[in-house]
Amino acid sequence: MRLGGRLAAAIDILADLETRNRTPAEALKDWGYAHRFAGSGDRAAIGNLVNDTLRRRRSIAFLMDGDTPSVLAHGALFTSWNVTPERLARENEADRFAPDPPSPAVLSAFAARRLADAPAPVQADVQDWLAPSLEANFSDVWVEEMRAMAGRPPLDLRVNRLKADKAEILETLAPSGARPCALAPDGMRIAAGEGPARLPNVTTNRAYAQGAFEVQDEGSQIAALLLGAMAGETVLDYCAGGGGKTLAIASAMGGAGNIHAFDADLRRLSPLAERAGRAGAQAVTIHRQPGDLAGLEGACDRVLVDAPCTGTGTWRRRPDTKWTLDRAELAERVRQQEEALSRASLHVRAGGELVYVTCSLLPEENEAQIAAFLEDNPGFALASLAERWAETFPADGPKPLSSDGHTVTLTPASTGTDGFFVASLVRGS
Ligand SMILES: C[S@@+](CC[C@H](N)C(=O)[O-])C[C@H]1O[C@@H](n2cnc3c(N)ncnc32)[C@H](O)[C@@H]1O
Repeated sequence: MRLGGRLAAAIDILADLETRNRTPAEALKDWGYAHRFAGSGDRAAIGNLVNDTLRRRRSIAFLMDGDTPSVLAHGALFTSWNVTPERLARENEADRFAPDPPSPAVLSAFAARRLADAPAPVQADVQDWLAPSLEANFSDVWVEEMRAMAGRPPLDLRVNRLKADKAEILETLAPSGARPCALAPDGMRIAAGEGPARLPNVTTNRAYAQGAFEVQDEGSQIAALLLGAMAGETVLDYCAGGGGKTLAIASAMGGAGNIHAFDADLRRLSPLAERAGRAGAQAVTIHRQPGDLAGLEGACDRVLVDAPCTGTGTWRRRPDTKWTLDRAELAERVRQQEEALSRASLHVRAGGELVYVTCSLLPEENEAQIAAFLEDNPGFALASLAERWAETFPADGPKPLSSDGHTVTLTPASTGTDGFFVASLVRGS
């Protein structure tokens, strides 16, 4: 397919997303089934254009003075793909699959408008109601932070120490462009690429099937390491989900100790047994019912609460959720976090540690959540993660943010990762 056909496909998918309640990945998959002539390069390019449009939807609408799927997708080509209106017109001239060009009014708006003249939430590509929370978190750099959150994410991988050696896996994946991550010691990164660039499907690699590496954002790897789990300890991963962090913890503990994985949602937990088997993570015990944890009350050296959250830190990967998030969802997540923290805290031994993680950058889910927990649980105190950071990550690497010098905030702009918040709470002895 030529650029015009790919652009037309992206417009169809964006229109479909406006009328039906589903994810871009689902819409792209359906489009692929209905257009079997399209190759994997076409599907990747169309997916890139759909997601690039969603990432910068609001700033593009301002620059183009319009927000139809066609105007937005054209705007994404002009702003994110370095395709000028003149070049597109030339390329589409003889392409019968190309969509109609934008109107002269749209093109003249694009020629005349400057993003610096737009209100801050438009420059930041976020909904208005979120601006005060983001500004409270990042003060005068909040727009810059959100601009970085509107970029494309890389593909990050984590070498499984239980099965493999990083240097060997790096060599195996070098043809795919894998390089060591800047911070996570077992992390490897494949850069996002530009325009139609396609990321390799590393999960078809034999080393992946053998459990030598996992796909995991570097921020998630860092959050798991900030738990500080050591060989021989008893650890509870209370919101284990599919086990991304459980397996990172197992790798960090080198197979020595006990890792208990629990999740309130059995469906989410279901891939973990197979994944743990592939990773050789024998220290992992999966608990499917809350009652199974009874014997662990007050018995764990460390408890991780990787809490359900709005996912504002992962907007690069799920840009559609940036526009659907509302106050009711935020309130529901805050309630779930409170419940998970409160229940999980019962399992921390005296002198043990409760580590709270979200992939959100909203203070309501982070600093305010921790403050409320500490008020209700005077037996716990906030500990600083600064020393653990210095011991775990290279001194010359990117620096995280911190609102209080104790907690850690990761962002695309500061650490080059997804957005994460990590706080450590120690139980008095
Ligand atoms: C951010 S996800 C976990 C991701 C996972 N740790 C990983 O690294 O792949 C949050 C999880 O918390 C679970 N959850 C929500 N409320 C819970 C509760 N009260 N107790 C335990 N798990 C809960 C959800 O089912 C969801 O799987």
